[in-house]
Amino acid sequence: MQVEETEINGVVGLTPRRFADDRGWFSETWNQRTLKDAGLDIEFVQDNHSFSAPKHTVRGLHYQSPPAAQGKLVRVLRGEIFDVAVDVRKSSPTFGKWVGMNLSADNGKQLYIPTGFLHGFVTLVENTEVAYKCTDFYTPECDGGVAFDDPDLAIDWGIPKNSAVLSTKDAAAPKFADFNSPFA
Ligand SMILES: Cc1cn([C@H]2C[C@H](O)[C@@H](COP(=O)(O)OP(=O)(O)O[C@H]3O[C@H](C)C(=O)[C@H](O)[C@H]3O)O2)c(=O)[nH]c1=O
Repeated sequence: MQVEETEINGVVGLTPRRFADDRGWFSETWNQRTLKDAGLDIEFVQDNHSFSAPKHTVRGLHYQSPPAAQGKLVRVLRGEIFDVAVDVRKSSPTFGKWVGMNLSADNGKQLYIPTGFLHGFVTLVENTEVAYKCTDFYTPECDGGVAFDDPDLAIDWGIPKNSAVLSTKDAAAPKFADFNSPFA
């Protein structure tokens, strides 16, 4: 498995090996021992799968606060996304900074995002399916969000202005300036 550090400590790209033959390919998309050998000793408890029909669907920026903070291992089953993590660990030297990575069914890349981050993605093609493993259970009372297009975060989503397809919740998400991070 290839491990790709990013500019933010703790957020890493992972590309599992694909064994190709005349039929196609095989890949271990998640192996707890392989991740532990790569220094990622993580216990996942929930798998999520979302389907986004429109191109430029944005899901995020979301987090769950402690005691239900979630680490996520994100991958794309169909289509392509630009996956974004924003560091909101108050003690982090990269607090408020973001990193993004193109994940697609073709490149097989995954992004590991530890607890203490806002997470969101934009789909780059129609009918995109995203699957991600979480380190804690869905806990609505701990669920929170920040506006994906917040000017202080200044995330470059790579899509035309006003083209994002959002949920009602995400369209009304608070600004980063009004966000009080629950992460140390
Ligand atoms: C996240 C989640 C949602 N739900 C229910 C709650 C809603 O009735 C429905 C849709 O939820 P939501 O609109 O929050 O789904 P997304 O906009 O895809 O949210 C996700 O998007 C970004 C990318 C994330 O990283 C989070 O995992 C998550 O916030 O599924 C559940 O039953 N369990 C869950 O774990």
